[in-house]
Amino acid sequence: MSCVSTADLSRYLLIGQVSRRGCLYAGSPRIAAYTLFRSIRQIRGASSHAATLAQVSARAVAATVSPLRKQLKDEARALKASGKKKKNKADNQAVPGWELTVGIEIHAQLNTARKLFSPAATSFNDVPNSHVALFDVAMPGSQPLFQPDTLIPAVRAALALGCAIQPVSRFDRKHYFHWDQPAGYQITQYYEPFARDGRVVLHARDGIAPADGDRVEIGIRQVQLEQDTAKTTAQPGNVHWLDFNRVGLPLVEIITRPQIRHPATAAAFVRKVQMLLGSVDACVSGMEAGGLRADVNVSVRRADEAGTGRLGTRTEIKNLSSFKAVEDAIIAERDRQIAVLEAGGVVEGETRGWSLGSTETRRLRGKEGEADYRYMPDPDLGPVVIGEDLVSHLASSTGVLPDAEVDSLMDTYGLSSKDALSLMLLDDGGRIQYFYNVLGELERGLGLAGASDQRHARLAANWCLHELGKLSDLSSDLCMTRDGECRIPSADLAAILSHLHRQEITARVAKDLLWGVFRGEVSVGGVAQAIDAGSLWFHEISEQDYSRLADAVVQGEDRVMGEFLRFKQGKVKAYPQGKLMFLVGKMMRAGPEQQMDPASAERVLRARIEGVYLPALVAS
Ligand SMILES: Nc1ncnc2c1ncn2[C@@H]1O[C@H](COP(=O)(O)OP(=O)(O)OP(=O)(O)O)[C@@H](O)[C@H]1O
Ligand SMILES: [Mg+2]
Ligand SMILES: [Mg+2]
Repeated sequence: MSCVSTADLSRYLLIGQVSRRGCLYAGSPRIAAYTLFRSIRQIRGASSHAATLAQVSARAVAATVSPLRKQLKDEARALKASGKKKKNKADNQAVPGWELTVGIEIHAQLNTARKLFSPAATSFNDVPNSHVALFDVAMPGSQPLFQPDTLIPAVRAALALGCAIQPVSRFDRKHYFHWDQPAGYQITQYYEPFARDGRVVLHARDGIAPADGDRVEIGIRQVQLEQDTAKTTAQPGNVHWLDFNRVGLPLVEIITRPQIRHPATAAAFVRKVQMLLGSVDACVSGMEAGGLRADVNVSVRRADEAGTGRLGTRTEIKNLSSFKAVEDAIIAERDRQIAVLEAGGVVEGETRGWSLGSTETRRLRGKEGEADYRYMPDPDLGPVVIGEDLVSHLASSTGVLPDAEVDSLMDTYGLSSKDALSLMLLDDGGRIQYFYNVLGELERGLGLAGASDQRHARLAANWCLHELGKLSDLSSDLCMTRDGECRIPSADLAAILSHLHRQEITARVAKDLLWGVFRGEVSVGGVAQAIDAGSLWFHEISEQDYSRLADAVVQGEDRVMGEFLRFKQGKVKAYPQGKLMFLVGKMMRAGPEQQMDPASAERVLRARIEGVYLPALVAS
């Protein structure tokens, strides 16, 4: 790459435009001039003009963020419209005659108050370019100031990944030139990272490919501290907006050994790392909120080369921002490489990109090697010394790790592993905390603490997961905090569930109340008043009324009754439960639903079939 003249560099820093092609970026896109101006003005004290621009851009940035769930829906719609059928991923984990190798690099934003080398505050979704120190934009004369607090979440993360913490580690400069990196190099820990030789154990319940068996262990080669880059938001007309709030945020880069053999296992690994980091409070947010990004390195070799110890040439797909993207991109890249090799070609070491919903990875550039990055120790930074006392203190004060928590949710409350894992993954750990809050309130209200029957806990889990999920397509609409509070106060959901558990209201009424709280129609703490005001208390109809309804709905259902008769006569093995529920549904529609319990309707109907209708059929 050609060197940058001082004139060009100053134009870049002060106007954000480059006159010479191939200097800062091969395509010479325009960088919105005000972005850099604004960051510089903000450093000196914000002007009102800058603030207005920042607000406009903040709104625009928010508008461009498309939540994963919406993207998935759009993708499904597009696929449906195209008439194509998607290959089942479960059947697409391996290609006969070929072996896949994947190594993953995960970049996770650490949960700290300050940037890695400046005292500027870390900020997320704040006004763009409002937390930028001179060092962050590489102002000449500014120097890095290591913020030792960063070590706390970093060491916690490395311990959760089973790593050995290194007593001495050092910072290196990794050079590459891009607008999102004002210094022209990133400070990282290439030669001497602060943590090495970890491992993550994945179980079948974590969603690994069946071919990996019940459990698979993935080695972590190293974990290093490094700076984040500025955030780029693409605008129409090849304009890019830059937010330097993100530049210099502390990241850990977690680098695995090339030991992953299946796409589903790769996605499960990233999911597990997100959970592990969340469980020790090391990470700001998960993939959906942009706090965690993954690069996957993919290579293939023929099955008969597996014993040689030589791996195929790797390509790297950068910046994947969902578990689904990890799995889909690996499948697509594996298939591309196999097609190249089967056609007699060679796989080139490349950096490639992936967009959600696509079926192919696309080439971005040739893969940079060690020589391209011109690594060198950073002369402005001394070594990082981590004492054994800090490590042992953090190791002993670490919370419950995810595997132990899933076991406890399954053993203590009887939750399925799927529900336990979903609760733990949602809202960056906020949903499971919400579940604990609701459960605590519910047990207090019902006087059930320590009860052996955990029906109420399963009820709470079901509602925290499924009923809350129905309120909105967007999990973000719930405004869940990591402390486990949201638009539905935990005490209000507990109040609704308490009445439901005691059968004082029906499930239908409970669901209506939940919507009422979500929309603000039921005031905070006002669940009981809302039930009073709507006369929604459950006054169940009598057994005779249920019987009368049962008698009415079986009229004209001779074919259905014939099925019960065939079961009774032993002509079919399975009880016709579906038919029974069909009749229960008819009863619920025919009667006053607010005063009926489907379980009572089912019980009475079943008894009448056994005791009255079938004997009458046999006799006739
Ligand atoms: N042949 C291969 N096939 C698949 N993965 C590989 C192969 N060789 C190495 N890897 C994986 O590639 C990753 C290399 O990451 P590392 O950070 O060391 O280098 P890099 O990708 O060149 O650096 P960066 O992307 O940070 O600039 C590791 O996860 C490693 O396991
Ligand atoms: Mg790397
Ligand atoms: Mg890499």
